[in-house]
Amino acid sequence: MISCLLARPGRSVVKISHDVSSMRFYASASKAFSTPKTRNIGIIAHIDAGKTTTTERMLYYAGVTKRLGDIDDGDTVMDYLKAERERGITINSAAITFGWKDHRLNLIDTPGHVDFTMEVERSVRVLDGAVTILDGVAGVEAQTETVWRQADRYSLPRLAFVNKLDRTGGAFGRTVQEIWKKLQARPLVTQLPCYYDDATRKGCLAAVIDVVDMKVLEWTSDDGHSWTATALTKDAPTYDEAVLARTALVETLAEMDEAIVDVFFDQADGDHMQVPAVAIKDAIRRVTLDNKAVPVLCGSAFKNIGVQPLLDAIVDYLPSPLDRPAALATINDQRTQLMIPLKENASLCALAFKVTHDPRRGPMVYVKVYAGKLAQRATLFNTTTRSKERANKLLQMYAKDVEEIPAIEAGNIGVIVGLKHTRTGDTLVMANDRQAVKTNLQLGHIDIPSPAFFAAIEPHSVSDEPAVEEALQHLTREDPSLKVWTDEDSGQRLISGMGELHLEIVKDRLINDFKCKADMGKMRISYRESCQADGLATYQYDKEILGKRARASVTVSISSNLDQETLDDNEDKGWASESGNLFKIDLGQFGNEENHQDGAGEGCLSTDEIYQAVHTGLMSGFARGAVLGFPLTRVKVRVSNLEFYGPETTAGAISASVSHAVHQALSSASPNLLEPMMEVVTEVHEADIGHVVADLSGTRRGHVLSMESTLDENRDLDNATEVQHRIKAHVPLSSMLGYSSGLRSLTGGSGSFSMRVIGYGEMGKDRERAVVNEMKGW
Ligand SMILES: Nc1nc2c(ncn2[C@@H]2O[C@H](COP(=O)(O)OP(=O)(O)OP(=O)(O)O)[C@@H](O)[C@H]2O)c(=O)[nH]1
Repeated sequence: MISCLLARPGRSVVKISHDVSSMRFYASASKAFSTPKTRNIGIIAHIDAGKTTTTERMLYYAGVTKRLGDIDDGDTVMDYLKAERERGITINSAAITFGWKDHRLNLIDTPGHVDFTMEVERSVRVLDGAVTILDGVAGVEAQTETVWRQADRYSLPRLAFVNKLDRTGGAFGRTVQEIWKKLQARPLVTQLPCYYDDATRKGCLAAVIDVVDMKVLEWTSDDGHSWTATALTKDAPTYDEAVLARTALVETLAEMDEAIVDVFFDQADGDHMQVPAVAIKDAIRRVTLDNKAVPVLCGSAFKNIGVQPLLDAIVDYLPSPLDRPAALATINDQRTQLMIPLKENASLCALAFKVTHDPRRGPMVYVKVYAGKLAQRATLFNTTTRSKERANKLLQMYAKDVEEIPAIEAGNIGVIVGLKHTRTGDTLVMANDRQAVKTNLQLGHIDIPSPAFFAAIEPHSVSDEPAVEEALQHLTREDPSLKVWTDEDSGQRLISGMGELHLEIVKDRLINDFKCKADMGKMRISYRESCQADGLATYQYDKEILGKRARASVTVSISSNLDQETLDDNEDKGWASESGNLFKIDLGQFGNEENHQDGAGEGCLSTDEIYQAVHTGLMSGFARGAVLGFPLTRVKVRVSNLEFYGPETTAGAISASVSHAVHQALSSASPNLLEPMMEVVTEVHEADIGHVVADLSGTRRGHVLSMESTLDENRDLDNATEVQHRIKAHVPLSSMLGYSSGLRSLTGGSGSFSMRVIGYGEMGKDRERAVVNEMKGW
């Protein structure tokens, strides 16, 4: 345990200026800061780690807000949706711009709950760096690992802030070890927590030691505005620990950075304490930008300790957009890859990464400009929807407040008002950029995970239907992980989402934000369907539409792919994969004259169009299983013997034939239901482990895969009760309903868990029958 006596006489105090008004940052900001002085930063972490509390402090110290927002009082700037304030959680990634030390910070506070992982994914891809907030008591929690991996995918340089060190059980050393062990990242300890040692306040967090500058940082006003940085003298009780930490920091940097080795020998005579702070900071910046290491800071956002140095570290260690690799785009329908270097005097290339609906302004599209300059009133072209759009107004966001700006430059994030059709994930270029329009330039799309739950949306009356429909359109445009469709049997409108909380929020927003008169039915699991045997069907399509006769015939064979043969196993034999299914379209006979009887197809449909029509039919066949109409997965389908007659046989007729043939083949192949299987990672104290394992493997029908303790040899025995055990299990989603409250009662509120869909498993005939009966209301 690090401790120090703060009341030491004769120390040299450096007073740091905290004039709030000088940091106020609104209208002039967008002009005053160049790209190298921009930081597009996300705050990512497990639920409740303190992301919003930390962000609120940042805004206060930067002068954006005049009072400290409090999660527990429901008055934060960042969590401004009613649903967020009521629940005390972040749902929407709020974006805010503010100034700090002559830099512009575009900050996005992301949600920590597993149901909103998509929201994190959307933000992470446009960020240049991230701050990971860790709960210093719980350490590296399960969802932190998930968001860390998301950030890994985009090679985002990161900082870690070990928060909540004011709480009993706060363990800085253990959390740093977990960064190494669980996140496989190299921690660079740049600060140490410092605790009171006197009788009345023993163990309370007093200050932070900066081991780079060798200073004690103390906060001297209740709101954390005033703070002092005092040189750490040799007689201070924490001096020796600070020397050890600085030595370790320089040694670690020397393993990764040659420049610091030169400074160490040439300027510091091989003495770790003589290495200038500025050289250490430069080395930290280099290894952080190269993703070789993660600087670690500490404090307590709630107690207003450590937030200003964290802001300094964002400026000092995280990248500007110019430090990041060029963005990757594709042209010619994703066949060719292209680099988009960040340049202002280049053709515009921007990505819409988020859409929200503002009742007054209409749709607000958040964009990151990767190249060029987006000017107000520009006529844009959306290469994803292939439509023209006009950017009526450009805004800079200060959470829910806004400032109108004339342009968004390359590397910056802003909001466009006036786009009618743009959705999350779309690429925007200038409408007069003929090359980009012609080649269909696209910045990579975001993978949307399969939805796990769905529910019926029931307007109170027929007259309420249009308003509900409009609200659903807004919601799905904002959030691509929501899907709305109509059940063919019941005619009900259904909506699916990532989890129970996700759909609960949709219901809340329909009623409270969009003022719709509607109910949401019971939440149900989004099953998948497959087959257990082989099936074969030849479908004859023969229809007269407006006096024209269209005829086609196609054969489909289907078999189960429960063994999950991969595309790699089959690719060389002409198989392709989509939505977890394998398919092969035998195009051989299309070129054969005798199959184009009566001259059909000749001059009407090209081979490409025929292939596309068959593909569309297959996808429509895959969308609806034969048991309850859930999408198909893990089937292997082959399409052959396509024949069609007469020029009246359109692509639509071919697609319909294929889709019907899939359905017929499936019906004869012993169709069955599959249920979503979850990988559940639960973290509990030692005392609760027995109940939690018994619950997972008994009542919840799970299969426990591993149990691992976060205990290590160097642990602090004082914190033994806080040692966590991590249980990994595979559990059917249907057994995980209400697990949050179940785990809370089993662990007295101390357990936490995260889960994700890992696939779909067979569920046994009895359970399948019960599900079918329930769904059909039998
Ligand atoms: N003791 C203590 N409590 C804290 C600290 N930081 C945050 N909290 C409390 O922890 C709880 C969660 O804080 P949030 O800031 O909402 O956490 P979050 O990570 O934004 O949570 P989500 O947005 O829901 O993922 C609140 O009750 C905060 O008051 C801290 O440094 N010390």
